[in-house]
Amino acid sequence: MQNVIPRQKKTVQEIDVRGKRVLVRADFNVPLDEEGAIADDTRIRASLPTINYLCERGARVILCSHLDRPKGEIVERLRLALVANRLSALLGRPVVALRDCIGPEVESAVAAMSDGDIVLLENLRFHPEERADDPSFSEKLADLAEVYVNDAFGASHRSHASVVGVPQHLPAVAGLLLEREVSAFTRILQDPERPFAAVIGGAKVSDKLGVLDNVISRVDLLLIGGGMAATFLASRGYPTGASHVETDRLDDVRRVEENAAKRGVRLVLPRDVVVAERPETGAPTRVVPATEVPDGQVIADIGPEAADEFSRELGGARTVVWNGPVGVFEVPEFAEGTRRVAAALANLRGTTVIGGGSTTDAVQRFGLADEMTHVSTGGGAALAMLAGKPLPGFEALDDAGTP
Ligand SMILES: Nc1ncnc2c1ncn2[C@@H]1O[C@H](COP(=O)(O)OP(=O)(O)OP(=O)(O)O)[C@@H](O)[C@H]1O
Ligand SMILES: O=C(O)[C@H](O)COP(=O)(O)O
Repeated sequence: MQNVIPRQKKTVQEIDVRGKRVLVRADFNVPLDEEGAIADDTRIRASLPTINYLCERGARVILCSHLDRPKGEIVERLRLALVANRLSALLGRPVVALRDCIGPEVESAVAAMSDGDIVLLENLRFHPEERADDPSFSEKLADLAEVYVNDAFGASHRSHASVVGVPQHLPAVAGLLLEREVSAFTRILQDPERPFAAVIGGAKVSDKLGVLDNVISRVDLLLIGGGMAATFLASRGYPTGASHVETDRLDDVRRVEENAAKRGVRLVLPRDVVVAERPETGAPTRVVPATEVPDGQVIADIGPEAADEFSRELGGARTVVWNGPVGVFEVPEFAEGTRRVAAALANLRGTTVIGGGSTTDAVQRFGLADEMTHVSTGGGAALAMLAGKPLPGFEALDDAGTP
């Protein structure tokens, strides 16, 4: 198979793994519900192709991941045994959960593995050395294996020990998920079929400035929604009621607008918006022109005319990247704009790439994830790619062609 990764990193398909101990960094950072059960196993499912690939070729698979943000100490409800159980059910193979990620017990469990066996190390963030990228911790993890595979796209923007430290000690290659994610983003950013449109929403401009600056130099059309629309509207001098305007970002927003004008990029703001006193369930709502947001009201969604316009504009695109819901989609009263954008992308005959945790969540809630070309498993990592930043975890891997 052709290596589709730009900058040509070596992939798991280019190495011999039979009989070898292979340490796979996965991103099993799944959301948990109030009872501590897995609320969404998308990230676990996304790791299956690489794990199956390795097992079928007789590797001894040593999986590792973080879960949530324990501060370098054991938190019982964040043990990875629950991930091991789900993974085992999905794979139809045993997955042995270990009680630590380094140390003598782990070493003997790994030494006892046979070809095709799978173990899952304990939550890496129970050790403070993981986030500190501690060299001796990396070495101990690396000592468990003969090959390192990074399949944790969602964590590859983190310079943590298991992401950037371990690959310094072992032959280090990309897993199938990492390869697919990096290719999807790189392909649309470097060589999109045109017209190329971006929909950028979400709560705040400040979270997305890097993305706005990067996409403006690549797209033909930029549609702005979400809470950040208020800052754009304020920068054009319109009243925004009680919406959160990032006054320290007005100059940045003007720069984005100027760049769009300079490059001939059409930047479209919602022409009408749904407003309420608070973006909460049961709050009385009104649709108003985006230029006339009343005092005391916040913008909580794009309005129906804006949704029509966004859908029409997106219908003419051949490539669309979407990051950030265009309204408070978690509340049914303010979900319609986001649902309309998702539907427009689902109907598109072209390439659609969805990046960002909430955006992915929205597309899944509307049952439209399967209609998209690529739905990313990454939050911060997807933002980094869209902002054109290198992913440290990807850069740390061996270049393709190296022996
Ligand atoms: N008009 C609005 N006012 C306030 N918040 C909004 C508005 N529109 C959308 N949001 C909120 O923005 C949040 C998502 O924005 P964010 O930028 O974090 O998306 P993402 O990049 O897809 O997700 P993540 O950061 O989880 O990876 C949602 O919780 C949504 O409710
Ligand atoms: O959920 C994510 O985006 C990744 O798993 C990274 O998690 P972190 O933001 O806690 O590093």
